[in-house]
Amino acid sequence: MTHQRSIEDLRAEVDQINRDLLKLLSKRGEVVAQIGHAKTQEGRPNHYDPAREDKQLKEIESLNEGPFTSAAVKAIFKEIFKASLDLEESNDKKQLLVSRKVKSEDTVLDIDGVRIGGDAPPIIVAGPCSIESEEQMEQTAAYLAAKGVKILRGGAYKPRTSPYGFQGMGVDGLILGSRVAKEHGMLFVTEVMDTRDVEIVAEHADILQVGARNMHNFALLREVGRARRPVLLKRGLSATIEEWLYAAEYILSEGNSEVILCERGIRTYEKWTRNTLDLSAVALAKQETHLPVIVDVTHAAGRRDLLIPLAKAALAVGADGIHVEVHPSPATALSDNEQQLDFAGYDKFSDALSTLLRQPVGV
Ligand SMILES: C=C(O[C@@H]1C=C(C(=O)O)C=C[C@H]1O)C(=O)O
Repeated sequence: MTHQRSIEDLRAEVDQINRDLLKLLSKRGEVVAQIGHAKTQEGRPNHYDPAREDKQLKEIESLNEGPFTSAAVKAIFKEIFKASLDLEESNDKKQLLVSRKVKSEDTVLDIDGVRIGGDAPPIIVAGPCSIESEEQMEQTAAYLAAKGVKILRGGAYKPRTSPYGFQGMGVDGLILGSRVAKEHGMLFVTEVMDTRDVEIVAEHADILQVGARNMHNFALLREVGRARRPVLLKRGLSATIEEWLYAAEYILSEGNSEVILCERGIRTYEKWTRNTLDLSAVALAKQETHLPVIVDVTHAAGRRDLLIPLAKAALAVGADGIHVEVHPSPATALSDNEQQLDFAGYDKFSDALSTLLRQPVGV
């Protein structure tokens, strides 16, 4: 006669199996975390590997002898893969140098007394799209300095869509921009596009800009990471927030922790604006990283009539500053003449933002 086991007895066995399963699951989790770490070290930001998951499911199916159906067993294992992937990715994120999990307090840059990020009042980075002439830079710097702007921008190397467009003044532009900024007590930020130019740009600029089109240029990111200059890193045209933060990670991983993130709008199907300003990216970057985040309203909108509301919105979601293009005569500018502000336009812009900027506007 077969001995009928009691429910209590059977449940005790189930409890023990649960404990064993949990131990095995935990052990599996630890191994998976190691795989995740190895992937990160190999520079594979994408941890998901459907082919590998599929291979395991096939093997599990072939080994399955019941009583569960293969569909049921596979569903359970798919859940395990999903949890494993989450674990891999969250462990990996935890180790990112840009992450608040590694450094909880805000990074505050202090560049020759100009503070950016954390509790510092929002900063304005302003100036023409391209450096074109001595007169243009002189007028712009004098005007902006009088308005209390501390950071002068201007491109000497221009990433133009057409190879026949104005390509910038190069080294002459660097020398001009840095001299004029210094004369007016401002910092000078300019874009560097080529690893070969990082040294010369760092010699003249106080802040190196990596532009949207170069956000995925990993060699350039590493090179500016080795330069002893703060870096303003724009988000790529079609970059996800994760890709943008990994780009910043490249710079930090080379030992340069002075990075300012700059959201500048992303490409969407919308045609009434040049790009679509992604405000959730600003809020998320502030939440997930300790780096200062600023917003380039000029490129985000691509049209002057939206600059004030977009700048207000950016500051409302926690941006540490605004980047805006200002030119003495936008109509005759050699690049971006649709979207730069003239001085009268900037007067209105800064007046509209004065309370949000928490600093005196103009003199
Ligand atoms: C652990 C890995 O990463 C992920 C998780 C898997 C798993 O839990 O088995 C399988 C493939 C990947 O989606 C791996 O690639 O082996």
